[in-house]
Amino acid sequence: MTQDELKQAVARAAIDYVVDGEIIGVGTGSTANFFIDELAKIKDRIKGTVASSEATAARLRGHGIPVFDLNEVESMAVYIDGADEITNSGAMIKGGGAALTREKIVASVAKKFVCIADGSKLVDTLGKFPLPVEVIPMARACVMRQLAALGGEPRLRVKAGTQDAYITDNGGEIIDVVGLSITDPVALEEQINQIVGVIAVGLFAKAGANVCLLGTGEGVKTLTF
Ligand SMILES: O=C[C@H](O)[C@H](O)[C@H](O)COP(=O)(O)O
Repeated sequence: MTQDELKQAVARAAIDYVVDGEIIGVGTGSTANFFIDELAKIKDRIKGTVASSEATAARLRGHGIPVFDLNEVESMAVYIDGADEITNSGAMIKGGGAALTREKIVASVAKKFVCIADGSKLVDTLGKFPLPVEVIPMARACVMRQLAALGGEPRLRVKAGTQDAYITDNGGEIIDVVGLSITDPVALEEQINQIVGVIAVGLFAKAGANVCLLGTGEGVKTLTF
């Protein structure tokens, strides 16, 4: 199976976690996009969604799926999203698509986080994928110095084909930290959260996934944490 076929398989499997009549939190990225396309087929069963990015909101609306502002929503049964890396204990790196802050916010309201990922995302130790950190633009340089002191190599994410900083849906910039071996994800998440100027770090460890639907050549495996 191709990587896209594995992503489609987990997106289909995630429909079993959709709760009828409820609001569903929806992630961002290529795997989440497959999920949105599956969700469209059963859209009449749900009340609506909360989106973790402008891109996801546009895709949901394109399918005629209602998108609520998070401020109008008190509870959410489930949040369904991809990951860049996930461990056997449900800790994740996210933010390859720059949506980490809204993803973390929406996920924090949901009762359950269901991660959908192809098998290549499962790792023993997080950090081979560069760790995204969203920052307030004026704090970019001082945050980069503090991230370097943690042992990684911070790089400013730029818009493809330019030298200009990539700007997120929140007006922030993204620093990708290369070369970390994250043996204690909860501690590192707390440490980076303490740096003034950081909006959010793409480590989802303190509140990681509750379930991971992992696409493999032998079918979709369900990991629970
Ligand atoms: O910001 C983007 C998100 O965290 C994505 O969930 C993550 O990058 C995985 O994306 P994909 O499903 O495209 O591999």
